Amino acid sequence: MEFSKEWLFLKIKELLNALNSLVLNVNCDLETEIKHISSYSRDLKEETLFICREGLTFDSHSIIDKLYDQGVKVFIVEKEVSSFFPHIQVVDSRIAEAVIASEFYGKPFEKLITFGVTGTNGKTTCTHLFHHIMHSLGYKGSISGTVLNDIMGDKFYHHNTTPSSIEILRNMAKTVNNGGQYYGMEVSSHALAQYRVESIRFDVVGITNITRDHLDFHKTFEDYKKAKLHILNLLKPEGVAIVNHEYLKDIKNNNVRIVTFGVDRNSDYVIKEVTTNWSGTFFKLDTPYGPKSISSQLIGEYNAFNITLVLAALVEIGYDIDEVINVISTFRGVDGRFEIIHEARKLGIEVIVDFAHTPDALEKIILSLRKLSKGRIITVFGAGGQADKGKRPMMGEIASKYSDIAIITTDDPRGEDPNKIIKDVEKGLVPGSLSLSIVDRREAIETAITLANKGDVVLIAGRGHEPYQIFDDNYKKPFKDRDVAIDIIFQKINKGEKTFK
Ligand SMILES: CC(=O)N[C@H]1[C@@H](OP(=O)(O)OP(=O)(O)OC[C@H]2O[C@@H](n3ccc(=O)[nH]c3=O)[C@H](O)[C@@H]2O)O[C@H](CO)[C@@H](O)[C@@H]1O[C@H](C)C(=O)N[C@@H](C)C(=O)N[C@H](CCC(=O)O)C(=O)O
Ligand SMILES: Nc1ncnc2c1ncn2[C@@H]1O[C@H](COP(=O)(O)OP(=O)(O)OP(=O)(O)O)[C@@H](O)[C@H]1O
Repeated sequence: MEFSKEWLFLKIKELLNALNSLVLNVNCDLETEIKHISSYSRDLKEETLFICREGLTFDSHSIIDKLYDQGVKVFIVEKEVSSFFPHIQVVDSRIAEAVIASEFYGKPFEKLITFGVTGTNGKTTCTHLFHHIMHSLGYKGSISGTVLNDIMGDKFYHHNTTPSSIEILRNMAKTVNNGGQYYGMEVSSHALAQYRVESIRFDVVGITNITRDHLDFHKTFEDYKKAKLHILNLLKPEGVAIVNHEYLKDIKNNNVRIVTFGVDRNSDYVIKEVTTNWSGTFFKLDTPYGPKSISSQLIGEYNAFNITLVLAALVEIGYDIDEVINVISTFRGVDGRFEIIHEARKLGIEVIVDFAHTPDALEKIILSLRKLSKGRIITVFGAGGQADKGKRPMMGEIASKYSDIAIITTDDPRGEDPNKIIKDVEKGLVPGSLSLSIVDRREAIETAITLANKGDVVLIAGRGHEPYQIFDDNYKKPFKDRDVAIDIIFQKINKGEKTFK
C-alpha cells in the first residue's frame, strides 16, 4: 500500500519550525523539498531526509558518506559532521525523529481514534480485542503489536512490539489515507523510554499491570514503572487513561482523566464473581452505567482484567456499553495466548500453548489451569537469553511451586548457552518438587505429553505464537510450539498410545 506521490512533501524551513529548540546548527538550503524520511539505511527513496543516530548497537553517522552517495538530500545529525553534507544538527535524534515523523505525515493521529496500551502483560490481548470490537461495530482501522501488524488489511510481522516513530506515523498515515477510523497499538516500555511514541497523542491509553520484566534494559523496577507511566503524558486534551486500580497510587499526574478498573470496590469498573472454564471466562462488572454481566471465550481469570480495560476504554470515549459487551463474546482470542490444542483431547489430556514468559504471567496461568482441571499440571517452560537474568530462578520457583511436574527447557537462547540458562532457572526450584531439565524443546514437550495421564494438563509456556527459536543472530530454527505439539500427539495416536474415547 503506497502513497500517491503528490500527497507527501515538506520543505526544510517548515521542518525547522517544528523542530524548534531541538536545533543546534543549520547547514543546508531551507527551500530543499523532502519527499521521504528515513532513519534506516535500507529505506531510501528519492528526495530523502535521513536521521542519523548513535544507537545501542550501531551509529548511522558512520555511513553518512555512503548515504549521501545514495542520494540522501538532507541529514539530521546529533553529532558534528562535515559541512560538505547538507545537515541540521539537533540535540537528540530520537526526539527529532518523533517530531519530524509527526510533521511529515501530517499528525495522522488527529484524524483517528487512537488507543495505546502498555503494561507487562495483556497488551496483545487488549489490542486484538479492541480491533475485534471496532471491526464488529462496523469501523475500519489498524492495529500494531507483537503478534501482528494489520494496517487496513495489510498484515505483516514486525520484529518490534512497537516500531520506530517513522514506521508508526507512516502506518497511521496509511490508515487515514485509506479511510481508516482507528489505530490501536501496543506501547512497550522500551518504546516509551526511547521516545518512539513521543509525538503521538492518544484518545485513550490503558495500563494493564506493571510487574517484573525487562530489568536488563530498565535496570531498576522503578525505572521500568516510570517508563510505563510516561504514557499518561501522551494523551489528547480530552483523552482518558484506563488504569488497573492497583497502580493508582503510583500516578502523580493530576491533570489526566483517570478511570480505574480492578477488584477493589473503589475502582470505577469493579470486577466481581469471575469464573473461568474450558469454554471461557464470565464475570460481573459494576460500571458507572450500572451492573453488567460479561461473557468471553477467553480463558484465564486475568482476562477479566484485559476485557474490562478495553471495555472501559471504548465506553469512556463514547461507545455504547451494551453494544461493546455484545461483541466481546464473539472474540476468539490471540494465537499463542491460552491456545487449546484440541487434538490432545484424543489422548484424554489438555495441551495449552501460552506466551507467559514473566513470573507474574506464569503464576497466573498455572493457577488458572489449577482451577480448571482436577488432573495434574505439567509445565514446560524456560527463559529467554540476553534478557533479565534475574527472573530465571523466579520462573523456576513459580513453575515448580504451582505445577505437579516442571520441565525446564530451551526458550530463545539468543546466543547464550541454553544449558547455562537452564542452570540459572534450576536455582529457583522448590526443594522436593518434581522437575526435569531437557535442553531440546521438542523432547521436553514430548516428555510432558508422554507423562500426562487422563485428565492431566500440559502447559507449554513462554513462546506462544512465535515461529522461530532464536539461537543467535545467524541461526533462527523454525519451531512453533503448537505445530510441534500436534505432530507429537498424532505420532502417539498413530501408534495407538493412550487414546481415550
Ligand atoms: C535495544 C533496543 O531497544 N533497540 C531498538 C532501537 O535500536 P537503537 O536505537 O539501539 O538503534 P541501533 O539498532 O543501534 O541503530 C542505530 C541507528 O542506525 C540505524 N541503522 C542500523 C543498522 C543499519 O544497518 N542501518 C541503519 O540505518 C538504525 O535504524 C538506528 O536509527 O531502536 C530501533 C528502531 O526503533 C529498534 O528496532 C531496536 O529494537 C531492537 C531490534 C530490539 O530488539 N529491541 C527490543 C529490546 C525491544 O524494543 N523490545 C520491545 C518489546 C519488549 C517486550 O515487551 O517484550 C519492542 O517494542 O519491540
Ligand atoms: N492481565 C494479565 N495479567 C497477567 N498475565 C497476563 C495478563 N494478560 C495476559 N497474561 C499472560 O501474559 C501472556 C502474554 O499476554 P499478551 O501477549 O496479551 O501480553 P503482552 O503484554 O502483549 O506480552 P508481550 O509484551 O510479551 O508481547 C499471556 O499468554 C498470559 O499468560
